[in-house]
Amino acid sequence: MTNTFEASSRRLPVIAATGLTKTYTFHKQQAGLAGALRSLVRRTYETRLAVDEITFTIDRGEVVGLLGPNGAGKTTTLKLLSGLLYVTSGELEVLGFTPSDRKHDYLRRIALVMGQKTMLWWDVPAMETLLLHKDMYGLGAKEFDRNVAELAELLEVQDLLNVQVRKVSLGERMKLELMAALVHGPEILFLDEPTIGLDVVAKARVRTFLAEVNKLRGTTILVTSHDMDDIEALCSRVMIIDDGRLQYDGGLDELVHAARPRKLVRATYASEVDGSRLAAGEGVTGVDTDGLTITLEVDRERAGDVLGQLTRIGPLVDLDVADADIEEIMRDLFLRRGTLGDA
Ligand SMILES: Nc1ncnc2c1ncn2[C@@H]1O[C@H](COP(=O)(O)OP(=O)(O)OP(=O)(O)O)[C@@H](O)[C@H]1O
Repeated sequence: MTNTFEASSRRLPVIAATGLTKTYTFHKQQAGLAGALRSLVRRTYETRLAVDEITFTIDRGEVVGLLGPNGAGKTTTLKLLSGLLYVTSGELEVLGFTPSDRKHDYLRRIALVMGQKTMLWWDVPAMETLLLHKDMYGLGAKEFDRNVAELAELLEVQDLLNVQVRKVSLGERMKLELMAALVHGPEILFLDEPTIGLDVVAKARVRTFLAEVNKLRGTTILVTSHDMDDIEALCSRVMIIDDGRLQYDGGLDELVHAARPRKLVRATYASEVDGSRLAAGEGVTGVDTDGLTITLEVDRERAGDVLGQLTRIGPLVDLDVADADIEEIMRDLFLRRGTLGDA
């Protein structure tokens, strides 16, 4: 890619939200024919607070994961940022624009990809949508051809560009969606569940591609996903929202360390060992052994000492040391709703 990212342009906030709030007001339809008729005469409205005074900034070139349980307000936040929805209250500035003004100059610099929705025309090849985007965004022929060639190569979709979209697989379609979203060279990419429904190979391909786009173009990425592998692969920072409120904003590592300050250790031996020789002591829990393997959890500070002991008590063939599973941490955090701030 030619639009090489300059490291010096980092640490510039491109997104700034202060007290960002979105309340949906919707018409509540009553059930049944009688209810529908009553609704015609007397409409009742309900409101739902979907995003509740969230404040954050995102710097140019960051890749940030937006996490939270179903209905937490993630998609609403992305829609506010991309200007699909008006802000109810609070302030929001993206690249110096008010997103909901939907100015052409703004739309030219962002892209929104929703894993559940398609922006490609179903009955024609993806190239037709790309050509439409060329006109919509006023791309010159050279820039368009170069971007198409670069993206097609990175995504390995050269052979798919002229195939009717309805005839490609889900994974192939997602690659083409990403291509359509990026052909105009946006500076910010909003992604809502970009790997939903894809198989493991396609997921990995999409993740690698996004990491490459971020690295090569310096594209700022805000991504929601329920797949923690996406988040681990792409994001060093995560924002967790629950019930519309921002409950955590910080490093993924810090979150893991704070939530589960322990290492999970699994030692496998070539022949049977006596697990009772392990002087586990303070900071070590869950010691379990079947003779050939020993598993345990250990505080970070004691990890060195315990690993040393494990290597001495028998002929070691494998030693696996891991942080707690992020998936598990998220499940625990969401179950302990409202206490994320303590993590
Ligand atoms: N158009 C709408 N009208 C009324 N309420 C809405 C609308 N869209 C979303 N909501 C409500 O706003 C809240 C936040 O929804 P949102 O789609 O932003 O959540 P989410 O975190 O993206 O969830 P998921 O992980 O399930 O996609 C939910 O309670 C949802 O029911």
